[in-house]
Amino acid sequence: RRKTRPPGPLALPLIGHLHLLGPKLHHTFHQFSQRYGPLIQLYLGSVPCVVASTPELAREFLKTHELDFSSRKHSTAIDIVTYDSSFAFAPYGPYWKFIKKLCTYELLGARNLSHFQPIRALEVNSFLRILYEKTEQKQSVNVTEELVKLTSNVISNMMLGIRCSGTEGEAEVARTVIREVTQIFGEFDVSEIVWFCKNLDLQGIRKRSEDIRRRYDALLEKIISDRERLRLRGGGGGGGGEVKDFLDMLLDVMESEKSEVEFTREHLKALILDFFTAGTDTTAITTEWAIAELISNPNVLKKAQEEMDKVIGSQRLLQESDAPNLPYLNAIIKETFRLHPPIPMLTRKSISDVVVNGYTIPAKTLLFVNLWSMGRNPNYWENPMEFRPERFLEKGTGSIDVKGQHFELLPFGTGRRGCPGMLLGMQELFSIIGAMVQCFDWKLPDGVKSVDMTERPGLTAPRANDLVCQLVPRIDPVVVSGP
Ligand code: HEM
Repeated sequence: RRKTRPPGPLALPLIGHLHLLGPKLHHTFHQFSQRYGPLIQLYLGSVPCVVASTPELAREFLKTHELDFSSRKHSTAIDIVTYDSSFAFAPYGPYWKFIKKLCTYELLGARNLSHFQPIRALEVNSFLRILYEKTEQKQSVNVTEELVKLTSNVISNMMLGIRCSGTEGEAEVARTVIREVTQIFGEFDVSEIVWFCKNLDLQGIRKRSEDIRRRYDALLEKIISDRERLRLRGGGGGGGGEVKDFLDMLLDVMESEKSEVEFTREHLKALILDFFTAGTDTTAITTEWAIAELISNPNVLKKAQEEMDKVIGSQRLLQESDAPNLPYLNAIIKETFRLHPPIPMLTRKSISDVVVNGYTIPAKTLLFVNLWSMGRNPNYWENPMEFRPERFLEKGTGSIDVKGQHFELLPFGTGRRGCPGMLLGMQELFSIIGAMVQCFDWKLPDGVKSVDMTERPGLTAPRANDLVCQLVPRIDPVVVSGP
């Protein structure tokens, strides 16, 4: 008989499979795929979904049918908070193409990122100094808190020329708003998926989104107006002399009469929000998981430190340019992505009917590619639950690639809609994790026996509880005194 739809559990009328879903969607989908196979179909209320959980299927959906799955799901929260002008949620069309080009060749391109290298180095230095101070005072360090501050400082400094002052600074307010944004984007809005609830705001999502947008808008309007006044007086931003920050570059685009597409003030605010939401948590979460794994696997930490001592020594701090000479550190980052992808599922939406593996997948179906499940599949990874970076140094194992060559490891997605911040993300991960490994030995506080590896539900997959550690310096803090 002709197969029409992929297999899946039995759906109930109106709510579909909502009653079967746990708080961590990627865990539930992983269990379903073990029972029903690597390609399953589900209904979230009345919304049809497919879940793919193997590299072959990822290739099929994201490469063979790339353009069919080049759209993203919208929600009331996304539309309200992002002024309905987001790049990350824009349909694949002229506006998306214009911003993609701007990201690739200017904002997040290699040349621009190298201009900002001193800013990133300064931020890593001040982060390390905080860790040293706490260690001298014999205090435990809340690594989670410090990492979130560090990664949002990097982004807010590169984009807006502002950083956390530690009190109620603009960057601090931005950080609080961004946290609320990522949380609300990750919530299931019943009003959207159960058709007869369509006009109700059952969970107060609309109201909360409007409140977030009001606060974000007030903050950004102030920053933009301050900058516009400065520009009128002939100045600019960037915190680094001649280097323009993102805000200046985007204001140039907004004011340009030659721009290929309309780029409004709302587009500008939405793009900054996109970068904040996509570029801070992801890096902080990955670093935190890497450190948690290193504490749980002291032999891996020791090997990474040996590599560091041999290649860099103890008289200077590791720099981003050392990356090609530290293969084991790079393998640790990949192994962390395999077991703990910060975005556990790639989410796309189809714009036309397609046939995959003989099944008909109709237009407007939501696609989830379960990266979290793929990294745990014993058919592709030997002893998948073991944290063993060596697997990436052995011949024939996967590498990270957004250009659609390898599909085993896709922490940044793939193809046209793959992450435009991959280069920046990798540079940050390398220098932050590297410096943490080089400068300190990592231990749990007295009395704590093992690292809690529980995940928190949401759009991203962070650790459920803050990582609190005791640190023992390995190199003289003078080395970290800053550029
Ligand atoms: C460890 C760091 C990061 C990880 C793991 C990560 C991961 C991802 C993933 C999985 C996607 C979806 C890709 C797809 O659907 O195929 C994505 C999209 C995106 N990321 Fe990242 N990201 C990181 C850092 C960044 C940074 C630093 C920025 C910018 C400052 C950024 C900006 C974006 C944007 C704008 C999109 C939407 C692209 C589009 O829809 O066309 N990301 N990222």
